Amino acid sequence: MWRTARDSVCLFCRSATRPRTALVETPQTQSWLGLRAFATRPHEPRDRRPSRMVLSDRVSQGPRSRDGPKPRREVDGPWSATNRTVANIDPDRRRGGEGRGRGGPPSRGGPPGRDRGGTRERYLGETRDKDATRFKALKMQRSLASVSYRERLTVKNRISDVDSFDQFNLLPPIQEAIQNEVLKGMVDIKPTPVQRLAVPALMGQPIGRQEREPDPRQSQRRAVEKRREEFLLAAETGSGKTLAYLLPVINALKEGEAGDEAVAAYEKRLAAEQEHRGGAPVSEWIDKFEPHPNHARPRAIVLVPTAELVSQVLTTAKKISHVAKLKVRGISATYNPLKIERNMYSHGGIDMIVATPHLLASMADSDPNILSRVSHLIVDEADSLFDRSFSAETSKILDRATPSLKQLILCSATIPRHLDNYLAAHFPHIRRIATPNLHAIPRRVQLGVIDVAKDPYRHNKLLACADAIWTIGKDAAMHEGASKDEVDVKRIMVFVNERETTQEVADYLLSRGIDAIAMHRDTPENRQSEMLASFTSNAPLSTKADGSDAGSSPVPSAARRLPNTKVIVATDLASRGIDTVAVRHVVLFDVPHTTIDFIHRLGRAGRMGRRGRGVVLVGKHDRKDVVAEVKEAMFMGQALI
Ligand SMILES: Nc1ncnc2c1ncn2[C@@H]1O[C@H](COP(=O)(O)OP(=O)(O)OP(=O)(O)O)[C@@H](O)[C@H]1O
Repeated sequence: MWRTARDSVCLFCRSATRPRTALVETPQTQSWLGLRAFATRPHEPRDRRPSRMVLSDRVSQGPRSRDGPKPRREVDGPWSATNRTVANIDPDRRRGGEGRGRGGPPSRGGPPGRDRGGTRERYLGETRDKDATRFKALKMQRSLASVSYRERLTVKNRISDVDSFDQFNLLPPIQEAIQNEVLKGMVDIKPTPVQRLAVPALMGQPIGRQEREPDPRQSQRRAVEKRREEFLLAAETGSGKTLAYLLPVINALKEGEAGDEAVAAYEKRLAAEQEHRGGAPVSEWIDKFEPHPNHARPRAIVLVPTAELVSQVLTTAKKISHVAKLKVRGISATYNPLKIERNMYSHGGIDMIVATPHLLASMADSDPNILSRVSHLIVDEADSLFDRSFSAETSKILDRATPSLKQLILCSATIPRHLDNYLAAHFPHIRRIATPNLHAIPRRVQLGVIDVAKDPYRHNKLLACADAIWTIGKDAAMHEGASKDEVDVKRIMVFVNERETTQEVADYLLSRGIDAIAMHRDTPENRQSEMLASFTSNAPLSTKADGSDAGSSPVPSAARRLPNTKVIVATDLASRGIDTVAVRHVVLFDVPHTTIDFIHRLGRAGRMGRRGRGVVLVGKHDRKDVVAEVKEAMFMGQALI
């Protein structure tokens, strides 16, 4: 009778769309009651954020048990006051006592001397502010409190009691690759928190909560349901998640190689053929009659959302596989078709593929065997890859790989509620490995705010952005070993919300003497990869302080030049996961739409324990309160939920 269908008309705004819980006028209500229905709640604002953009605060917990008690339904309606078991008292009034409620009598119980000349109002304002902060802080704490004390203790112990990669039971070539290739030149190499948790877990060693003795009936059911192991790795940006999954997966591939019967039989036949041919090349024979069992059938797949990430993850994977003697190849839209075919169908087989979902899914459509031997599937940046734009392809790959799959690993720095719910529905037994600082921007990253509505910018955001970059650039520094007339090159990332704005901002910055490039699909590839390479390399970069070594600079010759900065202007997706270790400064040209975007954008600076600084430009129509909350949460080191 109290219909809440979408096509109804709201009594408050008379619009077709309606607030979720407001009661609405329907023919039935009119005929039955003979009067018009009225809403029981104030109208909710229409621009509510979609829940898919909201970070989950229960990442480390599994879904609620199906057998557990059902949550009480909220009673709401004209008869909601009846049959209550709890008094419906406004908590504000109950707590504050007299004078706390709005419009209440003047306080007699307040602190002495505070009830005259507006001081009391200020005092009340302050306490309310403090309450609000405490409320938010409490809300944030809830995600920690709901992880049991026992679990937190074990997680904490696990994080602190492993202080070397040698303590993981990785094969010797993989240990060697860590020291001599991946983290080469670093002193005092230690696994990061997520690596301490994830590497042993993915290798089948116990971590975290010691499971209670399982109910035999339940474990029987689980054994049937659970055909593979599923993991969620959730840890802050720049915390080393790539190595956390690559090390155990490559280790498993190498271990599996020895016991692979198909490969062993193939090697035997190959040796016989070689002997038969008396040392003549056998490649033709291989191609025609006896392709390797791994020929175009990788055993592990890493899915990432962008071509830039394909090449980044591939570089790290190759460093390990080169020592471990495994074949890892990449597939992305930036490769020409010939290269893709060569990579996929190289004789001798492939062990691991790093790819974007669209390309791999379309290849699997034409050759379903491609995914027939996959034992490990990693979905990096899982919140993007299970989002609308990628989920069809990602799910298709997952479905095709399922028969042979042993481990599914999802990995992300942010777990929005939509992903959390999706996991609870589709992967109820997934093991959640979440680090304690998840969803928090590290305190070593600071955030400055520029109000562009004020003087001297007067709503000129472009000018404010250029000014911010000039200020950063002017603070010239020199690294050790640089000559006296040289300065360090500062690498700055500017983030905008819309792809179309990237070029506009980059062009303006160029006109103001700043070496900037927009990262979008029309940017010349060589210039883009050259710029990106300088952002992802840790090596110090210097230039002549007077700009005399500008060479073929894109900055117009008439412009006053800022010689020691390089700027990339990008949207969030273009930079997801990119390991911009050299970046210390991020400018948020637009206020990000969600806290998820805040985390990823500011996460390009201050990676792996480095310090960083963000500057956000706030205009007249931007949510200053959101920016203030993010800034405060960053200062407090709290999660942005
Ligand atoms: N144990 C370690 N010690 C020092 N540096 C490390 C360690 N593990 C990884 N790194 C380095 O840390 C940097 C960031 O790692 P990575 O790109 O894997 O982060 P991430 O967690 O995937 O970040 P994002 O969420 O932004 O994708 C890389 O340059 C990597 O080489």
